[in-house]
Amino acid sequence: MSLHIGAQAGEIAKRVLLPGDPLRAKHIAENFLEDAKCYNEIRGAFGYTGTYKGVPVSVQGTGMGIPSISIYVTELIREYGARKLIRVGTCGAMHENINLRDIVIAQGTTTDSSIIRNIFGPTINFAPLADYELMSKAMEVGQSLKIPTKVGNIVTVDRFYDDDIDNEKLRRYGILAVEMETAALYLLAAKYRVQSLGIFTASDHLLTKEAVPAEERQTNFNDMIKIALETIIQ
Ligand SMILES: Nc1nc(Cl)c2ncn([C@@H]3O[C@H](CO)[C@@H](O)[C@H]3O)c2n1
Repeated sequence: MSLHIGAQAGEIAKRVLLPGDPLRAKHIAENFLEDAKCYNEIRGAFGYTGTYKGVPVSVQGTGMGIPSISIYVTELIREYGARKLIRVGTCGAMHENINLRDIVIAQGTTTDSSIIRNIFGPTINFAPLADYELMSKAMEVGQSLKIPTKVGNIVTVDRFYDDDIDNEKLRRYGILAVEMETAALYLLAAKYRVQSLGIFTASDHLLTKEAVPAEERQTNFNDMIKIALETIIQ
């Protein structure tokens, strides 16, 4: 057992999907994995291990924000040997090239978090990037399934409610979407030399102010899960 995950050694696969919402972890386990067994309920951060096309895959709810995902990702890697981690979540579209319901793949991450400065100091702005093999596979799967996927730089923010951020400047520099976890996933993957990817459904649009109705979010979400699973089992 690790401090925040109640699994025994060997109960978690080296391939792990990471939704923020623990109920999404339950949905993925129940609808996409065979013989899924729950290995964690501590703090409601549900975690399950099953198989997809015969390959062991786990799914772990990470909660919202960099501090929370950093706890789970660090313990999954250090204590349970996770080696391929794919965050599957929602994002807010910020760019005119992104449509509501598009699937966005984070090629790299920009962030207002202090995590990079805390590690590298004030002069080195380390760039947390996607694993190229996972990213290119996810793009290929999206194309083969005819699911519109967009790839580029995204911003990971610490505050959902932020009256000061200059979204227009970020958009001008090509930031496609906003979310709250992926920069930490990519930074930790680089630290521990494992593979990671962030893939999201655009559930809100900051330019058009549209939002996907709650009842429709599941459909988009399922497309993204298909891409993530086909990618992670390679
Ligand atoms: N800042 C922010 N903004 C928008 Cl428009 C979002 N849309 C989805 N998320 C994700 O959903 C949760 C917040 O609702 C976070 O986990 C975050 O990653 C968003 N986070």
